[in-house]
Amino acid sequence: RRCNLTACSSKMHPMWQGPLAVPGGDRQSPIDIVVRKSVLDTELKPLKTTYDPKTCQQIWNNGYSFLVEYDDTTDKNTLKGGPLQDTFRLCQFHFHWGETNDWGSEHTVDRRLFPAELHLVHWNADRYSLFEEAVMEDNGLAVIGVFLKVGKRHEGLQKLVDALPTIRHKDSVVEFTCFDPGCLLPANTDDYWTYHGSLTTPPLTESVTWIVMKQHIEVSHDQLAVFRSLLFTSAEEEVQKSMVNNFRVQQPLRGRTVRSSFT
Ligand SMILES: O=C(O)Cc1ccc(OCc2ccccc2)cc1
Ligand SMILES: [Zn+2]
Repeated sequence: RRCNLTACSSKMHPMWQGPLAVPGGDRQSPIDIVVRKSVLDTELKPLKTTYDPKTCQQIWNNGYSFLVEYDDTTDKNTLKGGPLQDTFRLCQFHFHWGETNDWGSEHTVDRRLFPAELHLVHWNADRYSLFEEAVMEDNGLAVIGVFLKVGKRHEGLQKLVDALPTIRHKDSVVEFTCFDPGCLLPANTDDYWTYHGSLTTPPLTESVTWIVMKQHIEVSHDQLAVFRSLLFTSAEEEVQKSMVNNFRVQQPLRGRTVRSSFT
């Protein structure tokens, strides 16, 4: 069992951009976060993350992004607090990026684009027993979004970057152990925006409490260039397509309020 994007990536064109028809899609993601329209919620607590690097299992190319997957059969990797009432378990993290450093993120802040965005995907283990169940429920998932900027080299990321050439093609998997996803979080995780949205890849279900960090992390130009050396296509396909611009177009807010944990 894998908690991943496979269930849908094989059927879909990797570069769908148009908003797929989602019945009653009034809480779709990603969105532009308009800072001056976000509402301070003093009830929002600090995020509490507990991650165990030893539960890291594999890294693989699913034809849309690359996923680092964790053993989510126990409560070893949890996310609590923030806007959440329940305990959520990390099942995987992945990124979205552009073909140049000028764009690539899914969310924007006052229309500002970042070269990439990290998503740490967690599911509600208090209410559901499997990720696949939780993904269909309106309080099933909590995804932490972290913006990436190009700057100094991210030492913790390098182990992951070094593994990418071994999973260049779609559906390639390699064992990947001992990686602390906490090293990818910004120093300050108390300042974030949160809103109710959806998966940004099919099935686009409206099951996500988004928690978007205000503070970004920095990675080097060269590290990001290795992301772009991945391919959307599998080894046997004759035309190879580089894995870039794997982000969804922004979706209408439809009257939602974005709350902030800070002023
Ligand atoms: O892009 C994001 O981070 C949101 C997102 C989170 C989880 C996700 O999983 C897709 C999936 C759905 C059902 C079964 C297996 C995998 C798809 C998208
Ligand atoms: Zn994502």
